[in-house]
Amino acid sequence: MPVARFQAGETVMGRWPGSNLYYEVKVLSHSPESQLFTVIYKDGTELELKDADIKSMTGFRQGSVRSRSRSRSRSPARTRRSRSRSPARTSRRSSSHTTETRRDKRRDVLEVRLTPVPMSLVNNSNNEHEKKEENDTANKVVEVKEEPENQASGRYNLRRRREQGEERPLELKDAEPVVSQATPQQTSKTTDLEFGGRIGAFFLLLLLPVVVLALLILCGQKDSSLLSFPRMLPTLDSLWDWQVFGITLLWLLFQAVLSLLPIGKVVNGMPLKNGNTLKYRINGLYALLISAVAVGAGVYHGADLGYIHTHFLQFYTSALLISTLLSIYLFVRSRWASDDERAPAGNSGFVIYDFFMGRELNPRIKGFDIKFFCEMRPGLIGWLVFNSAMLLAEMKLQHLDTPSSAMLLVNGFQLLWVVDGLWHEEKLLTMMDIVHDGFGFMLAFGDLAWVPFTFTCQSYYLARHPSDLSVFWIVAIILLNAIGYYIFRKANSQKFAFRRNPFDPTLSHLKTIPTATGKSLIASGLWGFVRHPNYLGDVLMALAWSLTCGFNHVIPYFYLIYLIILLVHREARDERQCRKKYGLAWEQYCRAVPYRIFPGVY
Ligand SMILES: NC(=O)C1=CN([C@@H]2O[C@H](COP(=O)(O)OP(=O)(O)OC[C@H]3O[C@@H](n4cnc5c(N)ncnc54)[C@H](OP(=O)(O)O)[C@@H]3O)[C@@H](O)[C@H]2O)C=CC1
Ligand SMILES: CC(C)CCC[C@@H](C)[C@H]1CC=C2C3=C(CC[C@@]21C)[C@@]1(C)CC[C@H](O)C(C)(C)[C@@H]1CC3
Repeated sequence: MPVARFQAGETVMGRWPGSNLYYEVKVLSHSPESQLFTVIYKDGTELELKDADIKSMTGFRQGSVRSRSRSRSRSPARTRRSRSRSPARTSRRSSSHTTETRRDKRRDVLEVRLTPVPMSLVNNSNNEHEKKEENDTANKVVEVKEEPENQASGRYNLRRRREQGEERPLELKDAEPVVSQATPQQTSKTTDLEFGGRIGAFFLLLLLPVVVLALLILCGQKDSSLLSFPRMLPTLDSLWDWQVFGITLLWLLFQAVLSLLPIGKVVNGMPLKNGNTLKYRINGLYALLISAVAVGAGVYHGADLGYIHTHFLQFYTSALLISTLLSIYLFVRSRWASDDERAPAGNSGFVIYDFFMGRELNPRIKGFDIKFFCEMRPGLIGWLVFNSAMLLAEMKLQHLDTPSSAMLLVNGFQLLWVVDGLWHEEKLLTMMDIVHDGFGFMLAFGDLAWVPFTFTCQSYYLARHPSDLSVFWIVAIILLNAIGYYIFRKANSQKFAFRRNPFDPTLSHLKTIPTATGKSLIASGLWGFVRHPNYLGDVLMALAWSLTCGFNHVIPYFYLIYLIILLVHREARDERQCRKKYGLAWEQYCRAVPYRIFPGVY
């Protein structure tokens, strides 16, 4: 019979279920039958762990001493900040300090607090978490039952806590920070391939540009039915115009200059792998205002915005070429990017996949952040300029004195969406696209070509296709957009405010589920209705936009269809990351809030 590697009473490092985090634990016993060790965490949580999930203390010591002394010399404010971070983010922050050696850089040293996953939901009221009353029927939807044995996974066995009465939510715990070390999987090589892996990325690379071209061709012709797709493809000549290319370059340059203007505040982004943070200037709204004045002045002085409508295809091919060249540049320059600068998602070693996903996380030329710029500026603001051009084109083509109500609604709704995005520009810095995804073809093409040319599908369609909306439909569509916007904004703002300060008095009514990382999950209100209420709100708005075009063709519903596919896929990606990050607490949340995006859909 094999001898157990660790003896009862020994202090070792045990992996927290569902994560790569290791905590200090004491071995209580070992079962020769199941080959599992029963271990106890500092706070009294008992778990059964496999041999492979336990490491001896020796391997952790060096990092422990270094990291602790570093954390002591840190200012209290910095320490406080680090405590509210997810393990992934914390790992980036502390993994390798610029002054440390290369060898140290390769070792991810994490600082985490020892906190168990409590078995109940807690209320956020009075600035402290309280245990949820057991007979609270009003909040049944968020009630969480005790974890049945072996439910989490075959590898971990969460036992009943020995002293349930002592169970306290994690934010109030004052446990000594312990140091854990990432497992060897946490190297910079991407092993979990997304988007169908190499083959998927290859097909998307070819397919996406063609899809946009087909959409534009169908949208722009009189009969937009899918069956009337022209047999003759447009000639290369008709797709290219040097003047249009020049205007597109000028637009990009103009937006780049605006983004560099020393107006607006400068904020820190999320901590990177090496502990540094990048600075970002937040001046998107100013850029929008100045752009609006510049375009308005141009029109006043005789510039013909109708030119955009008549050359829409050529504008698209220019944007396609620029985004492809930009992706090639990004791919080449990423050869010199250090390990710290590489994106977790785009470094598989497969050229096509990495080209598509992007190898470098935040490519910058001096202080100019190319990804942040592309995400929020040329495409989003360009979209509004395109919408205005379509509005003028509609009046011209359909001989109207004023734009149709459908066109006004689309312009108004989308203006609201873009202004909202720029108003909350800073929040983008915490999103998956900035924190996790590299900047490669997907985002370069997405930001510069996909956004301005597919998000405009309703206004481009309406320019040629009259849509007579009755008062009933106008009211219904406005209501739908308002409800969607309310859900979208409230959910996003609530989450952002909660992440910034979980004890925010305005959020005290919310029920939350504490997690082992020091962060909690909101589990009531909108976040207790579905797991991604912000996605739901976005979809409702997209539906409202498409409905303005009536029911004659499916083409103006393209954005809605894209958004649903994107968000369903995004939800799955986020779900995987959260499961990894939060382990059992995430499973609790999923049981408490079973619907993903749409109520009734698991
Ligand atoms: N129109 C378009 O093309 C697109 C629009 N969007 C919109 O952008 C917005 C932001 O989307 P996105 O960044 O993808 O996703 P979310 O804003 O939904 O962010 C997901 C993250 O939120 C945190 N979280 C999840 N559940 C909870 C909870 N219950 N309580 C507290 N925190 C939670 C987790 O991060 P952590 O715990 O680490 O904080 C999770 O990783 C959405 O409104 C979406 O509709 C997005 C993509 C495309
Ligand atoms: C080419 C592909 C099929 C998909 C490309 C996807 C990208 C275009 C989008 C992925 C997520 C996005 C978001 C915004 C723009 C579009 C992309 C980049 C966003 C910044 C727009 C402004 C919003 O207010 C937002 C909520 C901040 C958006 C966040 C996601």
